[in-house]
Amino acid sequence: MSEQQPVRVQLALDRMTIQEAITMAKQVEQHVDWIEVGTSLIKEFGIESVRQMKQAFPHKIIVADIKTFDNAKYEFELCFEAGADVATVMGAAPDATLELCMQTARRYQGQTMIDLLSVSPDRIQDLERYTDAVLCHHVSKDEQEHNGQKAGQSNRHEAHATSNANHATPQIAVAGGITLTTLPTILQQSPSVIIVGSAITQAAQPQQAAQQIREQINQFAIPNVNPLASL
Ligand SMILES: O=C([C@H](O)CO)[C@H](O)[C@H](O)COP(=O)(O)O
Repeated sequence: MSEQQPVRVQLALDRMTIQEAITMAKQVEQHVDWIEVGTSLIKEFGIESVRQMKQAFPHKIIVADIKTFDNAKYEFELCFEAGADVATVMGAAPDATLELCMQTARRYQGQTMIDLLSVSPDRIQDLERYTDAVLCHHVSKDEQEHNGQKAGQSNRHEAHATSNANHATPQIAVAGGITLTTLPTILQQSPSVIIVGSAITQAAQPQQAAQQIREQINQFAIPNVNPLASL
């Protein structure tokens, strides 16, 4: 891993109310860089969840995990108008959707995170042309609950991370059941963003859990002191 590369912690907030999400984020904000308004919040409470999160945390990067699959311009405009800094699209979506997400994000000086759920290795290589995007290797909630899978159990993004060392590549994010135990393996694979939900939000002491995750990451990389500067 390059020692220059900051590793950001993205707090994923799912399956709670907007107010619970804001309260949780306030507890742990000093240990996280990016705050994700989870898909479940957007589905349950709408784009208002993104708006309220940005109002509560104007200086944090807010990720709207909208998981767009179609209607890209409309959905991404909703996210960025509500204050999101990053919005997500599924990598399995048609190229037209990906293009429109990238264009819309750039127009708002925002960033696109491409979720690689159910995306083939060939398609991942194809998506690497979006060098200003973040590619998110994701073990889904259902794969976790139904198959017992967790991020970091395979090296499926390692080849990607190392094979393009000589030219610009997208940043890499990793998500899906990440815990303190699985973190060391994941960190060896050079991610830029570590996405953690349940290991913090379901912990008996979320603040302590977030601090431990941050401390373990700090052993591998220089901490990101100004997350806004990374956009
Ligand atoms: O995107 C997510 C998932 O699809 C919805 O729960 C989560 O943000 C992501 O999986 C991180 O959450 P944990 O798996 O609970 O760490």
